[in-house]
Amino acid sequence: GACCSYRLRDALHPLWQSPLTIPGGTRQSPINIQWRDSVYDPFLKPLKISYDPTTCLHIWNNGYSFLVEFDDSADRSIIIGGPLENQYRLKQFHFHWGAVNDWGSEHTVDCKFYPAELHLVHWNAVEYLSFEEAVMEGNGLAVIGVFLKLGARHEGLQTLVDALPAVRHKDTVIEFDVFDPSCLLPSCPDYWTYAGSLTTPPLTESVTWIIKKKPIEVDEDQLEAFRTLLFTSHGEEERRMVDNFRPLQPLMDRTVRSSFR
Ligand SMILES: NS(=O)(=O)c1c(F)c(F)c(S(=O)(=O)CCO)c(N[C@H]2CCc3ccccc32)c1F
Ligand SMILES: [Zn+2]
Repeated sequence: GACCSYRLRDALHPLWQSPLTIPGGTRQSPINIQWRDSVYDPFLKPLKISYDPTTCLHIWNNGYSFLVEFDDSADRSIIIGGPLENQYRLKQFHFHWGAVNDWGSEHTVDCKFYPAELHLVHWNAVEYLSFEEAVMEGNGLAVIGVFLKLGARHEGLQTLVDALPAVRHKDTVIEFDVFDPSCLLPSCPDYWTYAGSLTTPPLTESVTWIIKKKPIEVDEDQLEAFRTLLFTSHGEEERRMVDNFRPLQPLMDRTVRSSFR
């Protein structure tokens, strides 16, 4: 591939305890986005995002990442438009990050890693009855990816960071009842989009990825706070939760489209 070898891609990757690409997988994620190979699609609509902050439920550490989960029992926090044929409901958001600032994101742009990446996971509640059902369908999920870069302190993120000590160990959870994830989105509407997969088990090829072109800025202390989390439960030997990103997967027969020239 352009910037990465896939020699190891069929090896078992320690973190995800499963083959890096599911046998016969043709649309696995994450990928490198080669800017000059992306194709502007004038028919892509603007992405419309409307989140109800009171649908926020809790933050928990599930041993992969820390995630903020939402009440998805009605169409209260949804996205529509962009590359999507239907309306999708917000289920949760989580992050991926590195042990150091040189890497941590799942997707790369022209082979450049960002120190972290935010994923807002949505499911197609128009065609499917549950998230679990949608996870198995080609158009079941839509994940918005936002790169985090080192810079100014992010005030909206700080409310999340302040809660992290309470979910330091795997399987700890705290109530988090009002949060508007829109504050974590860059103001620039530009994005890339491609057909891909979950990057954690079950790795199903059910995700329409929408990757924002512009990163948001967070400061060093905020990234360091992510790195104080643990993969391990209370009483286990502590292992710091870092480098929780999947290796790059081959593009195969896919085109990345851009919403911008
Ligand atoms: N990078 S990603 O967007 O592919 C992605 C993750 F990276 C990730 F870590 C998780 S998870 O919930 O923390 C772990 C469960 O697989 C999910 N959660 C999804 C995947 C499967 C599943 C099942 C129930 C609820 C949420 C999820 C996820 F969609
Ligand atoms: Zn993710």
